[in-house]
Amino acid sequence: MTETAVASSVAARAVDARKTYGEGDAAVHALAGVTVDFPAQEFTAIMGPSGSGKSTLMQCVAGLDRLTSGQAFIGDTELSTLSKTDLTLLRRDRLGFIFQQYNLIPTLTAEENILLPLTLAGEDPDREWFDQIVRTVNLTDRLGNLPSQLSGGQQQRVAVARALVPRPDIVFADEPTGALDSRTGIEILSFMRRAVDETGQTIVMVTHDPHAASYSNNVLFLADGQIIDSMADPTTDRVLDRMKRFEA
Ligand SMILES: Nc1ncnc2c1ncn2[C@@H]1O[C@H](COP(=O)(O)OP(=O)(O)OP(=O)(O)O)[C@@H](O)[C@H]1O
Repeated sequence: MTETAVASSVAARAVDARKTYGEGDAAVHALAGVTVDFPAQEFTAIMGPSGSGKSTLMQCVAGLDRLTSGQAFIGDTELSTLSKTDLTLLRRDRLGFIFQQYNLIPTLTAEENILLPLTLAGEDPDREWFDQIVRTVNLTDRLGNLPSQLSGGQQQRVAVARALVPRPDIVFADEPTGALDSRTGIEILSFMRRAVDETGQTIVMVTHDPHAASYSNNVLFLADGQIIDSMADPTTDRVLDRMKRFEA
């Protein structure tokens, strides 16, 4: 019983995850043995210096890249056991993605972009949920616009809505506010926070920004491909302070 309860509260995990690029003297150990649980219905931030392995960890746990050794799980599914096709289907059906570059389809309207994951999966949208998300990200009167007719902040709001509308098990976000001005960034982060608090969404976000990290429940700090620390209930100041100590 207890084991089941524990297992079901973990949305994703890595176990002794290693990723090596290149060979011999040229080998880079982007992940050097990472073991971590990403709790369901929580917002986890991954921080660390440039090159510390943040994106690699996210990409391997999200099934966008394969580990050299160790295991990555989405729920109870170990990703290395899946064929390429099953991995693609798992990403499509169970995961949502938000990247720094919005990756919208230029020839589709905002509404069509938001609904694309469901369209590809041949599923009908839950209209009430769609409307609620579109209202929350303040896009109701922009749904007919093409990406080129939207500001950067609006485009990222489309990308956030696209990630959340299918109610994925986990949303993976890589520097989601990196290209936005700080006010728009705060809007996006507040919305992500609300998605966790109000709808039980699970979010894993890579960021360099201590303020962005302060929206999370827990920050993981990476250095040289390993998790060297974590911080629950972070504030911007505490994260900044922790970062300064790494650099010292
Ligand atoms: N495809 C690749 N081929 C070779 N080396 C790679 C590749 N991808 C990443 N690396 C190396 O792996 C290490 C970790 O990279 P990663 O992108 O995960 O770091 P990061 O913490 O996300 O960095 P940043 O904050 O700069 O985006 C780096 O040393 C990087 O140069």
